Amino acid sequence: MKIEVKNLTKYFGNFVALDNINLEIVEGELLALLGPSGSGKTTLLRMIAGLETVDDTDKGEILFNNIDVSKKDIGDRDIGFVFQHYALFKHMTVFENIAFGLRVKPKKQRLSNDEINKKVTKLLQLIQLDGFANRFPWQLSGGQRQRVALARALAVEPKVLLLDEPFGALDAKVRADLRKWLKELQEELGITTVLVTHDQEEALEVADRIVVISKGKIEQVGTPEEVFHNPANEFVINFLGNVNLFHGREEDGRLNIDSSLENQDNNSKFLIRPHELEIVSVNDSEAILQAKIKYIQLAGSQVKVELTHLENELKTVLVEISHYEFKEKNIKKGDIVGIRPRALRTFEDGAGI
Ligand SMILES: Nc1ncnc2c1ncn2[C@@H]1O[C@H](COP(=O)(O)OP(=O)(O)OP(=O)(O)O)[C@@H](O)[C@H]1O
Repeated sequence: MKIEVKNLTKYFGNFVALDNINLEIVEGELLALLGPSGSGKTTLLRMIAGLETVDDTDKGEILFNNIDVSKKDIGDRDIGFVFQHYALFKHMTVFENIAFGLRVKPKKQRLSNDEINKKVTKLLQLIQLDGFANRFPWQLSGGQRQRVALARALAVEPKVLLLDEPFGALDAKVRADLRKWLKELQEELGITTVLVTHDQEEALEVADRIVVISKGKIEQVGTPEEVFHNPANEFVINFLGNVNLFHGREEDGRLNIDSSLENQDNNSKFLIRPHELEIVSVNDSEAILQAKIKYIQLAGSQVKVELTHLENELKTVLVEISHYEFKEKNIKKGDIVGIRPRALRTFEDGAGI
């Protein structure tokens, strides 16, 4: 199913929750709506679902395969929905939870008991919970419950799958496992999927494309690689990870730091990610500033080094290097070193990254 959102503006009273959203969701893709709390992600998802309507005071339309569904009820949109909080029926077994949508279908469309049994058994295999059919939700872990919720949504063979922070309530390790699993499952089924998340890592890892939203507006739409490596603006680069802000001027591909340019135009603003900085010797001719090493965090896949500017102790710089490079350079807390950017790029609006 292809979904198009055209010129969509949603008001809650005088408050503009969505501001002229234009978006095309391609058949079979996994699209992540990523943004901070209150940016409008859930509102957009609920409008696609039909849980929130396009009222007379609102503007725009939502099309499913070129047909306007703006006024259609959730029941007529052929969607499956999974929320953050497990919405399983407590008094029903795993099997009955998954079978629920099939059993409540009108008699004419309803499958026979045999067919329902076959279908639920297949879904249990798909979510890797065969053998759990007769358990009750309280006998499952959080991750297992969310897999059952997903199977329940898939049972009625929806054309679109809408996921609102489905792993939000789970711990980091379970989340990481489940998102890998979801990605594989979604690719296998080829079902058009929209995932709401405020977790950058989650969006970068599972999505085919990411829509970055802030204050009801789309800031950028692109593949994970595009939004991470070619952010459209300052909001996107800041939202997608740590970033260092420097002020200065670029001359012959080299950045000359000049803190007197703070509060000036965007041309003096350079945003550089921690992994795009290098630690060099204090008198390296390509160093853009001198700094003192304040803190070294060795745990994790990269070594995180926090430094303070030598000229202004209140200013910190974050650098991420590999463990190999860290050992090779033999740096320690308290060392005075130079900082050199590995590359310089500029935004369309003038700010450099
Ligand atoms: N029914 C409503 N009535 C009034 N305001 C609403 C309603 N629903 C949402 N809002 C407001 O619209 C804005 C967007 O909310 P929304 O839930 O879409 O944000 P979100 O990006 O999903 O945030 P979160 O990550 O915190 O869930 C918020 O400021 C919220 O307070």
